[in-house]
Amino acid sequence: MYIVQIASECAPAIKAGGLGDVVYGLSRGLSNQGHNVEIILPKYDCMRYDQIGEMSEAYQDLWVPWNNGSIHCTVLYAEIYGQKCFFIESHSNENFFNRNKIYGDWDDPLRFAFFSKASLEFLLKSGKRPDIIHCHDGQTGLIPVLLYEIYQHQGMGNQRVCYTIHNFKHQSVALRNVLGAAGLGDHLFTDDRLKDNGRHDAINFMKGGIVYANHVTTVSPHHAWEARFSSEGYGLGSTLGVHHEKFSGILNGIDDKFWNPKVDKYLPTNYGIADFELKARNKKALRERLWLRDPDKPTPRPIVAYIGRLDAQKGVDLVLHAIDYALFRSAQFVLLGSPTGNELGRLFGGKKNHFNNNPDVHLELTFNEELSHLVYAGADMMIVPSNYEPCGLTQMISLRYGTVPIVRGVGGLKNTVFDVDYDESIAPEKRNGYVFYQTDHSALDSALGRAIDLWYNNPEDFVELAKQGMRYDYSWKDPAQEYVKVYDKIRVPSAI
Ligand SMILES: Nc1ncnc2c1ncn2[C@@H]1O[C@H](COP(=O)(O)OP(=O)(O)O[C@H]2O[C@H](CO)[C@@H](O)[C@H](O)[C@H]2O)[C@@H](O)[C@H]1O
Repeated sequence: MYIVQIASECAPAIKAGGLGDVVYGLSRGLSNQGHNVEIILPKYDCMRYDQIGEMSEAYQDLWVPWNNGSIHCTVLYAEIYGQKCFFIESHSNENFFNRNKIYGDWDDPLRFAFFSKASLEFLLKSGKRPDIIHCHDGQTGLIPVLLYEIYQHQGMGNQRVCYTIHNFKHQSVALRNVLGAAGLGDHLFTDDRLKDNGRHDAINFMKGGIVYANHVTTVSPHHAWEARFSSEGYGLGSTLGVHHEKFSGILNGIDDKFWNPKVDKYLPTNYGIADFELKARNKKALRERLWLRDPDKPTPRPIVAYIGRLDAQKGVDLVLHAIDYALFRSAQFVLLGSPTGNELGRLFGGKKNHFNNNPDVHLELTFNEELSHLVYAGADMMIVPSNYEPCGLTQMISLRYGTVPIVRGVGGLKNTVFDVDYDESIAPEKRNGYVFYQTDHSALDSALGRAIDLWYNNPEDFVELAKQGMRYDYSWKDPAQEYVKVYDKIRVPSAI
C-alpha cells in the first residue's frame, strides 16, 4: 500500500513531544511490513539538521493557492533514519516555518492551514496518488476537508484519509477568515462541519478532521472512551458521538531501534534482561552527569525520574510533590522537562533554584533527546502522574529500559501499566509497575511509597519487577498492523 503521512513533527529531527515519535515509529513500522511510506513535513529553521540526511530539491516551483493569490514554495527531499521525507519550504513574507520554534505563535492555525494546503498541492502537482493519507492532530485537521472540498475534484478522487488525534486539548481553533485564505467556502461554517462547538465565531480544524476523515483514531482504546464520554474530549465528545462508527482507539508503539537499551548509542553501557546488572553503570553515569552524589556506599538510594513536557496535562502539582516525597523517603530525583508556558517556566525555574545545592535532586529544564536516554536507563523508577494521557510513551520507554513506572490510571497509562500488588485482571508475572487513581498527594505517595519500599526491602523482587516490564513488547509491530486494517477498510480497492 502507498501511504503518505502529513504531520508537523517527525522524531528525532523535529520533536516537541510524543507526536514526533509516533510519526517516525509508525512510518518505520509500516515500511517494515512492506508498505511504501512517505512523510510530508514543514521545513523549519529549527529542525535538528544533524538528524536528517542530505537534502535535494524534489519539486522546484510549487505555487500554493492562498488568500486569492499564491505562495511560492520549494519541496526538498531527505531521509530521516531511512524514512522518506518531503519538506515544504515556503518563501512567503510571513516566514511560516522560520520562527525558531515549532509551535507557540499567535498564527499557528494559519501556519499549519497553509502547510496542509501546500502538502495537498504538492501531491496533486507531483502526480503522487497515495492509497492513504494519514494526518495527525489539530495542525493537519484541514487535510481531509481540503481533499474532499477541493482536491478530489482536481484528480484526487481515490485518496482516503485516516486522521489520528494525539491530544484533544490542542484543536487548532481559528477565526473563520482562514476558510477563505485556504480556498474553502463559508458554507463550511456550520454546526455539523467546522464551526467550533464552544466559540461560535471560530472554526475548529480538529472538528473538521473528525467530520471529513474516512476514519479517526486516538492513541489508546481507553482514551477513545474518555474522549467520547468524559470532559477529555475538550468539547468534541458530541462530534465524536455523531461520527462514532468511524472512530477507534489504537495503542501507540515505541520505535524498537531508537528505544532499545541493548543498542542505544546514547548510553555509556548497553544492557538487556540477561545482563541487567549493567544498568547500574548508567545510574552512575547519570549521577556524574547531573552532579548528584553517589550515595550507594554505604547507603544505597533509588533514583526516581520524571521526563516530559511540563504542562497542566502532566499533573505538574504531583510532579513537584513527588520531588519532596522522594527526598523524604531518602531517594534521589531527576527531572527532565520542557515548560510549555511562562508561568510553569517560572514555577519550575524557582524550584530549580531552590534545589540548586541539593546533592540528591537535579532539575533540567530543557528539551534534550540525548539526555533523556540516559535518564530512562539510569533511573530506577519513572513517575507519570498525568491528569489525562491519551497514550503516553514515557511509561512504555521506561518499561523497555527496566525502569519501573508509577502512573496515574488514565488513558493509555491504564492500557499499559498493571499494578504489581493490586491488578487482579492479570497474572502476577505479567504485572509491571504501580498505578494510582486519585489526583491528591496521598494517592501518589502510596504508589511511589510502595515502589520505594520494595526497592529498599526486597531488592531482588524489585529487579524481577523491572525485568517483567522489559519483557513487554510495546513495539510498532502490532499497532502498525492495526493501522493497516483501518487503511484496508477505507481505501478504494485497486483497479487491478
Ligand atoms: N524535556 C524533554 N527532553 C527530552 N525528551 C523529552 C522531553 N519531554 C518529553 N520528551 C520526550 O517526548 C516524548 C513524550 O511522549 P508523551 O507520550 O509524553 O507525549 P506528549 O504528551 O508530548 O504527546 C501526546 O501524543 C503522544 C503520542 O501519541 C501521546 O502518547 C501522549 O499521550 C499525548 O499527550 C517521549 O519520547 C519523551 O521522552
